[in-house]
Amino acid sequence: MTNTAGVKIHPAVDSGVKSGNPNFSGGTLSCRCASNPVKVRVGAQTAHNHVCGCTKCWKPDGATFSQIAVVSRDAVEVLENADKLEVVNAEAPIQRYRCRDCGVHMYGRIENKDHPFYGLDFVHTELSSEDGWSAPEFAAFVSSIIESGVDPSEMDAIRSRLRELGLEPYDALSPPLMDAIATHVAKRSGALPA
Ligand SMILES: N[C@@H](CCC(=O)N[C@@H](CS)C(=O)NCC(=O)O)C(=O)O
Ligand SMILES: [Zn+2]
Ligand SMILES: [Zn+2]
Repeated sequence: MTNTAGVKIHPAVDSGVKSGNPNFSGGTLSCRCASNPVKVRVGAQTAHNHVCGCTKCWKPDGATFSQIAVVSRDAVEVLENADKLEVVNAEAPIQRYRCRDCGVHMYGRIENKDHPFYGLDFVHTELSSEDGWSAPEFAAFVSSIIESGVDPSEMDAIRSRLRELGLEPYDALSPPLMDAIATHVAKRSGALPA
């Protein structure tokens, strides 16, 4: 048995994954600025919440993973201090809008209409004080944490801890999401009927 004591994933899951509330219908995300925080309304329950180990997703200080979910872009509206938002990398498939003062990512948007996830925005629901957001379901891009400096020798304990939490580790996205991407590509190429 691998010893998982002391393994940190993300503050939202380190003491156990909290269930979501299926009747929850949204809330407001705030950045970490003490004055003039950016506020973003997410007017719907999120889906496909997960922890992500990639180097691109925003992580709170000390976290090994980010926690990120999707929601329809129509449900996302910047309420306050929009002038503080900047795009992290305009060339990336996901354009992540961060607060230029505190660095927190407020939402990520896909502008390419051919992208399999076009129409969905990416949000970190831990930035809201409301309870009931959909619970994380799996761990994505787990091997990528090494790119942020995690020692490869720690990977066994980290994957064991993720399994203990019920967050099955994958080195890309979960199989249903990978299948959805492949289906989109096959329909576009004609390999499957559109
Ligand atoms: N190994 C790479 C993986 C990056 C990656 O592919 N991230 C995924 C999960 S968020 C993605 O969809 N990225 C699209 C983007 O960053 O726009 C890293 O850690 O930087
Ligand atoms: Zn801020
Ligand atoms: Zn990521």
